[in-house]
Amino acid sequence: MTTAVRVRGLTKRYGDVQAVGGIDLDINAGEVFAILGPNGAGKSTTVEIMEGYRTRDAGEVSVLGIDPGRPTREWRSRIGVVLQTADDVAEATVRETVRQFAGYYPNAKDPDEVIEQVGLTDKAGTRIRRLSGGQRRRVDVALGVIGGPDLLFLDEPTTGFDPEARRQFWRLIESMAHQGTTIVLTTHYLDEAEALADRVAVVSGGRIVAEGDPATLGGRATAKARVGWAEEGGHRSHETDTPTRTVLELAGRFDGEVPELTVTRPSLEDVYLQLIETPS
Ligand SMILES: Nc1ncnc2c1ncn2[C@@H]1O[C@H](COP(=O)(O)OP(=O)(O)OP(=O)(O)O)[C@@H](O)[C@H]1O
Repeated sequence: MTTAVRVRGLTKRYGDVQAVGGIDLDINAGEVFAILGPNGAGKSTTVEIMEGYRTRDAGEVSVLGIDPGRPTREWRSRIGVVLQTADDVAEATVRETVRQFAGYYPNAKDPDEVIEQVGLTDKAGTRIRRLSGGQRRRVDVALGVIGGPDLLFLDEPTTGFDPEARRQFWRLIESMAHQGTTIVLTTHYLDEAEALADRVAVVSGGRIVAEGDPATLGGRATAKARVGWAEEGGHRSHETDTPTRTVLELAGRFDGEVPELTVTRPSLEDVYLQLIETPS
Protein backbone atom coordinates (compact mmCIF):
# COMPACT_ATOMS: atom_id res chain seq x y z
CA MET A 1 0.00 0.00 0.00
CA THR A 2 1.37 3.44 -0.91
CA THR A 3 1.76 5.98 1.85
CA ALA A 4 0.30 9.40 0.99
CA VAL A 5 1.29 11.16 4.21
CA ARG A 6 4.09 10.23 6.61
CA VAL A 7 4.71 12.26 9.77
CA ARG A 8 7.32 11.50 12.42
CA GLY A 9 8.00 13.38 15.63
CA LEU A 10 6.17 16.53 14.55
CA THR A 11 6.35 19.41 17.01
CA LYS A 12 5.19 23.02 16.93
CA ARG A 13 5.23 25.61 19.68
CA TYR A 14 3.73 29.10 19.72
CA GLY A 15 5.48 30.96 22.53
CA ASP A 16 4.52 29.10 25.71
CA VAL A 17 1.94 26.90 23.97
CA GLN A 18 3.08 23.47 22.79
CA ALA A 19 0.44 23.15 20.04
CA VAL A 20 1.83 19.87 18.64
CA GLY A 21 3.89 17.73 20.98
CA GLY A 22 5.26 14.83 18.94
CA ILE A 23 2.85 13.43 16.36
CA ASP A 24 3.49 10.34 14.22
CA LEU A 25 1.04 9.55 11.43
CA ASP A 26 0.82 7.34 8.36
CA ILE A 27 -2.05 7.94 5.94
CA ASN A 28 -2.42 5.49 3.07
CA ALA A 29 -3.14 6.55 -0.48
CA GLY A 30 -6.86 6.31 -1.20
CA GLU A 31 -7.82 6.42 2.46
CA VAL A 32 -10.28 8.78 4.17
CA PHE A 33 -8.55 9.77 7.40
CA ALA A 34 -10.25 11.90 10.06
CA ILE A 35 -8.48 13.86 12.78
CA LEU A 36 -10.69 14.43 15.82
CA GLY A 37 -10.03 16.39 18.96
CA PRO A 38 -11.26 19.19 21.19
CA ASN A 39 -10.74 22.91 20.50
CA GLY A 40 -7.07 23.79 20.70
CA ALA A 41 -5.89 20.15 20.44
CA GLY A 42 -3.52 20.96 17.57
CA LYS A 43 -5.53 19.64 14.62
CA SER A 44 -5.41 22.74 12.41
CA THR A 45 -1.74 23.28 13.17
CA THR A 46 -0.94 19.71 12.13
CA VAL A 47 -3.04 19.93 8.97
CA GLU A 48 -1.65 23.34 7.98
CA ILE A 49 1.91 21.99 8.34
CA MET A 50 0.95 19.09 6.04
CA GLU A 51 -0.56 21.58 3.57
CA GLY A 52 2.63 23.63 3.56
CA TYR A 53 0.93 26.69 5.06
CA ARG A 54 2.72 26.58 8.41
CA THR A 55 6.29 25.91 9.43
CA ARG A 56 7.21 23.20 11.94
CA ASP A 57 9.74 23.24 14.76
CA ALA A 58 10.89 19.64 14.39
CA GLY A 59 10.01 16.31 12.83
CA GLU A 60 9.75 14.78 9.40
CA VAL A 61 6.77 15.35 7.12
CA SER A 62 6.28 13.83 3.69
CA VAL A 63 3.11 14.49 1.68
CA LEU A 64 2.87 12.71 -1.68
CA GLY A 65 6.62 12.22 -1.38
CA ILE A 66 7.41 15.92 -0.93
CA ASP A 67 8.34 17.90 2.17
CA PRO A 68 5.54 20.51 2.39
CA GLY A 69 8.12 22.93 3.84
CA ARG A 70 9.66 22.97 0.35
CA PRO A 71 6.65 22.74 -1.96
CA THR A 72 6.93 22.51 -5.72
CA ARG A 73 4.41 23.90 -8.19
CA GLU A 74 3.60 20.41 -9.48
CA TRP A 75 3.01 19.22 -5.90
CA ARG A 76 0.66 22.18 -5.18
CA SER A 77 -1.47 21.26 -8.19
CA ARG A 78 -1.95 17.73 -6.75
CA ILE A 79 -3.13 19.00 -3.35
CA GLY A 80 -6.64 20.31 -2.68
CA VAL A 81 -7.18 22.64 0.23
CA VAL A 82 -10.48 24.08 1.39
CA LEU A 83 -9.88 27.66 2.50
CA GLN A 84 -12.24 30.44 3.42
CA THR A 85 -13.22 32.18 0.18
CA ALA A 86 -11.29 35.41 -0.14
CA ASP A 87 -13.39 38.55 -0.09
CA ASP A 88 -12.08 39.70 -3.46
CA VAL A 89 -14.26 37.13 -5.24
CA ALA A 90 -17.41 38.28 -3.45
CA GLU A 91 -18.63 40.32 -6.45
CA ALA A 92 -18.21 37.42 -8.87
CA THR A 93 -20.87 34.74 -9.31
CA VAL A 94 -20.47 31.16 -8.15
CA ARG A 95 -20.00 29.92 -11.73
CA GLU A 96 -17.47 32.64 -12.62
CA THR A 97 -15.42 31.88 -9.53
CA VAL A 98 -15.39 28.12 -9.96
CA ARG A 99 -14.51 28.50 -13.67
CA GLN A 100 -11.71 30.91 -12.83
CA PHE A 101 -10.18 28.47 -10.34
CA ALA A 102 -10.55 25.58 -12.81
CA GLY A 103 -8.20 27.54 -15.08
CA TYR A 104 -5.41 27.31 -12.51
CA TYR A 105 -5.14 23.49 -12.65
CA PRO A 106 -3.90 21.14 -15.37
CA ASN A 107 -6.49 18.41 -14.62
CA ALA A 108 -9.45 20.47 -13.42
CA LYS A 109 -12.89 18.93 -13.09
CA ASP A 110 -15.91 20.25 -14.99
CA PRO A 111 -17.04 23.44 -13.14
CA ASP A 112 -20.79 22.82 -13.62
CA GLU A 113 -20.43 19.26 -12.36
CA VAL A 114 -18.61 20.42 -9.24
CA ILE A 115 -21.21 23.15 -8.65
CA GLU A 116 -23.90 20.49 -8.85
CA GLN A 117 -21.98 18.17 -6.49
CA VAL A 118 -21.86 20.84 -3.80
CA GLY A 119 -25.56 21.59 -4.33
CA LEU A 120 -25.22 25.11 -5.73
CA THR A 121 -26.70 24.67 -9.23
CA ASP A 122 -29.63 26.94 -8.28
CA LYS A 123 -27.16 29.58 -7.12
CA ALA A 124 -24.63 29.28 -9.97
CA GLY A 125 -25.50 32.75 -11.30
CA THR A 126 -25.63 34.41 -7.86
CA ARG A 127 -22.89 36.74 -6.61
CA ILE A 128 -20.93 35.17 -3.76
CA ARG A 129 -21.64 38.06 -1.39
CA ARG A 130 -25.36 37.27 -1.64
CA LEU A 131 -24.94 33.67 -0.43
CA SER A 132 -25.68 32.45 3.09
CA GLY A 133 -22.77 31.34 5.31
CA GLY A 134 -23.39 27.65 4.60
CA GLN A 135 -23.72 28.25 0.84
CA ARG A 136 -20.48 30.20 0.86
CA ARG A 137 -18.78 27.33 2.64
CA ARG A 138 -19.97 25.08 -0.19
CA VAL A 139 -18.18 27.40 -2.63
CA ASP A 140 -15.01 26.89 -0.53
CA VAL A 141 -15.44 23.13 -0.92
CA ALA A 142 -16.01 23.48 -4.68
CA LEU A 143 -12.76 25.46 -4.98
CA GLY A 144 -10.92 22.81 -2.93
CA VAL A 145 -11.97 19.98 -5.25
CA ILE A 146 -12.06 21.75 -8.65
CA GLY A 147 -8.42 20.91 -9.38
CA GLY A 148 -9.11 17.16 -9.19
CA PRO A 149 -6.53 16.72 -6.40
CA ASP A 150 -4.82 13.43 -5.51
CA LEU A 151 -4.96 14.47 -1.87
CA LEU A 152 -7.66 16.67 -0.38
CA PHE A 153 -7.39 18.42 2.99
CA LEU A 154 -10.65 19.45 4.63
CA ASP A 155 -10.50 21.43 7.87
CA GLU A 156 -13.96 21.33 9.45
CA PRO A 157 -15.61 21.23 6.03
CA THR A 158 -19.28 21.08 7.02
CA THR A 159 -19.43 23.71 9.75
CA GLY A 160 -22.51 25.81 8.99
CA PHE A 161 -24.06 23.28 6.60
CA ASP A 162 -27.70 22.32 7.04
CA PRO A 163 -28.33 18.56 7.47
CA GLU A 164 -29.23 18.04 3.81
CA ALA A 165 -26.10 19.87 2.61
CA ARG A 166 -23.98 17.73 4.93
CA ARG A 167 -25.39 14.51 3.49
CA GLN A 168 -24.82 15.84 -0.03
CA PHE A 169 -21.25 16.76 0.91
CA TRP A 170 -20.68 13.27 2.34
CA ARG A 171 -21.77 11.79 -0.99
CA LEU A 172 -19.25 14.05 -2.79
CA ILE A 173 -16.46 12.88 -0.46
CA GLU A 174 -17.48 9.23 -0.87
CA SER A 175 -17.42 9.56 -4.63
CA MET A 176 -13.99 11.27 -4.59
CA ALA A 177 -12.66 8.56 -2.27
CA HIS A 178 -14.12 5.93 -4.57
CA GLN A 179 -12.17 7.47 -7.45
CA GLY A 180 -8.95 7.13 -5.44
CA THR A 181 -8.53 10.59 -3.86
CA THR A 182 -6.87 10.51 -0.44
CA ILE A 183 -8.85 12.65 1.99
CA VAL A 184 -7.68 14.08 5.30
CA LEU A 185 -10.36 15.83 7.29
CA THR A 186 -10.73 17.41 10.69
CA THR A 187 -14.19 17.53 12.14
CA HIS A 188 -16.09 18.06 15.36
CA TYR A 189 -18.97 15.93 14.07
CA LEU A 190 -18.43 12.35 15.19
CA ASP A 191 -21.20 11.08 12.93
CA GLU A 192 -19.30 12.62 10.03
CA ALA A 193 -16.10 10.80 11.01
CA GLU A 194 -18.03 7.58 11.45
CA ALA A 195 -19.78 7.91 8.10
CA LEU A 196 -16.72 8.86 6.07
CA ALA A 197 -13.48 7.76 7.67
CA ASP A 198 -11.62 4.50 7.14
CA ARG A 199 -9.45 5.47 10.10
CA VAL A 200 -9.52 8.21 12.71
CA ALA A 201 -6.90 9.69 15.01
CA VAL A 202 -7.98 11.39 18.22
CA VAL A 203 -5.67 14.29 19.09
CA SER A 204 -5.62 15.81 22.56
CA GLY A 205 -3.07 18.22 23.98
CA GLY A 206 -0.97 18.06 20.79
CA ARG A 207 -0.63 14.26 20.83
CA ILE A 208 -2.46 11.30 19.32
CA VAL A 209 -4.29 9.49 22.12
CA ALA A 210 -6.00 6.85 19.96
CA GLU A 211 -6.04 5.78 16.35
CA GLY A 212 -7.96 3.19 14.36
CA ASP A 213 -11.13 2.14 12.60
CA PRO A 214 -14.01 4.26 13.97
CA ALA A 215 -16.10 1.11 14.43
CA THR A 216 -13.62 -0.45 16.86
CA LEU A 217 -11.87 2.61 18.34
CA GLY A 218 -11.20 2.32 22.07
CA GLY A 219 -12.60 -1.23 22.16
CA ARG A 220 -16.07 -0.07 21.09
CA ALA A 221 -17.03 -3.22 19.23
CA THR A 222 -16.21 -5.54 22.14
CA ALA A 223 -17.38 -3.30 24.99
CA LYS A 224 -20.31 -4.43 27.12
CA ALA A 225 -23.70 -3.98 25.45
CA ARG A 226 -26.73 -2.42 27.08
CA VAL A 227 -30.03 -4.21 26.51
CA GLY A 228 -33.10 -2.07 27.13
CA TRP A 229 -36.80 -2.93 27.21
CA ALA A 230 -40.11 -1.77 28.67
CA GLU A 231 -41.70 -3.68 31.54
CA GLU A 232 -44.44 -2.91 34.10
CA GLY A 233 -44.83 0.64 32.84
CA GLY A 234 -41.12 1.50 33.20
CA HIS A 235 -37.91 1.24 31.21
CA ARG A 236 -35.42 -1.46 32.20
CA SER A 237 -31.85 -1.96 31.09
CA HIS A 238 -29.07 -4.45 31.68
CA GLU A 239 -25.37 -4.21 30.83
CA THR A 240 -23.89 -7.46 29.61
CA ASP A 241 -21.11 -9.22 27.70
CA THR A 242 -23.69 -11.65 26.29
CA PRO A 243 -26.53 -9.53 24.86
CA THR A 244 -27.81 -12.36 22.65
CA ARG A 245 -28.43 -14.53 25.70
CA THR A 246 -30.22 -11.66 27.45
CA VAL A 247 -32.44 -11.07 24.41
CA LEU A 248 -33.27 -14.78 24.21
CA GLU A 249 -34.20 -14.86 27.90
CA LEU A 250 -36.37 -11.78 27.44
CA ALA A 251 -38.03 -13.27 24.35
CA GLY A 252 -38.86 -16.36 26.40
CA ARG A 253 -40.18 -14.28 29.30
CA PHE A 254 -42.40 -12.12 27.09
CA ASP A 255 -43.39 -15.06 24.92
CA GLY A 256 -42.44 -13.28 21.67
CA GLU A 257 -41.89 -9.58 21.01
CA VAL A 258 -39.95 -7.76 23.73
CA PRO A 259 -41.52 -4.28 24.13
CA GLU A 260 -39.25 -1.37 23.05
CA LEU A 261 -36.22 -3.65 22.74
CA THR A 262 -32.84 -1.97 22.12
CA VAL A 263 -29.28 -3.31 22.14
CA THR A 264 -26.57 -0.64 22.15
CA ARG A 265 -22.80 -0.45 22.51
CA PRO A 266 -20.80 2.72 23.26
CA SER A 267 -21.11 5.26 20.44
CA LEU A 268 -18.05 6.83 18.84
CA GLU A 269 -18.97 9.92 20.86
CA ASP A 270 -18.96 7.94 24.15
CA VAL A 271 -15.51 6.53 23.36
CA TYR A 272 -14.20 9.88 22.13
CA LEU A 273 -15.32 11.73 25.27
CA GLN A 274 -13.62 9.10 27.43
CA LEU A 275 -10.40 9.34 25.42
CA ILE A 276 -10.11 13.10 25.65
CA GLU A 277 -10.90 13.07 29.38
CA THR A 278 -8.01 10.74 30.17
CA PRO A 279 -5.22 11.40 27.68
CA SER A 280 -2.52 8.77 28.03
N1 LIG B 1 -0.88 31.50 15.18
C1 LIG B 1 -0.91 31.12 16.45
N2 LIG B 1 -0.27 31.83 17.42
C2 LIG B 1 -0.30 31.43 18.70
N3 LIG B 1 -0.95 30.35 19.14
C3 LIG B 1 -1.61 29.60 18.25
C4 LIG B 1 -1.63 29.95 16.86
N4 LIG B 1 -2.36 29.02 16.21
C5 LIG B 1 -2.79 28.14 17.14
N5 LIG B 1 -2.33 28.48 18.38
C6 LIG B 1 -2.56 27.73 19.63
O1 LIG B 1 -2.12 26.38 19.43
C7 LIG B 1 -3.02 25.45 20.02
C8 LIG B 1 -3.53 24.50 18.94
O2 LIG B 1 -4.35 25.22 18.02
P1 LIG B 1 -5.02 24.57 16.73
O3 LIG B 1 -5.68 25.66 15.97
O4 LIG B 1 -4.01 23.73 16.03
O5 LIG B 1 -6.10 23.63 17.41
P2 LIG B 1 -7.36 22.85 16.78
O6 LIG B 1 -7.27 21.44 17.32
O7 LIG B 1 -7.39 23.01 15.33
O8 LIG B 1 -8.58 23.59 17.46
P3 LIG B 1 -10.09 23.92 16.93
O9 LIG B 1 -10.86 22.66 17.08
O10 LIG B 1 -10.54 24.95 17.92
O11 LIG B 1 -9.98 24.42 15.53
C9 LIG B 1 -4.10 26.28 20.70
O12 LIG B 1 -3.76 26.40 22.05
C10 LIG B 1 -4.03 27.61 19.98
O13 LIG B 1 -4.41 28.65 20.85
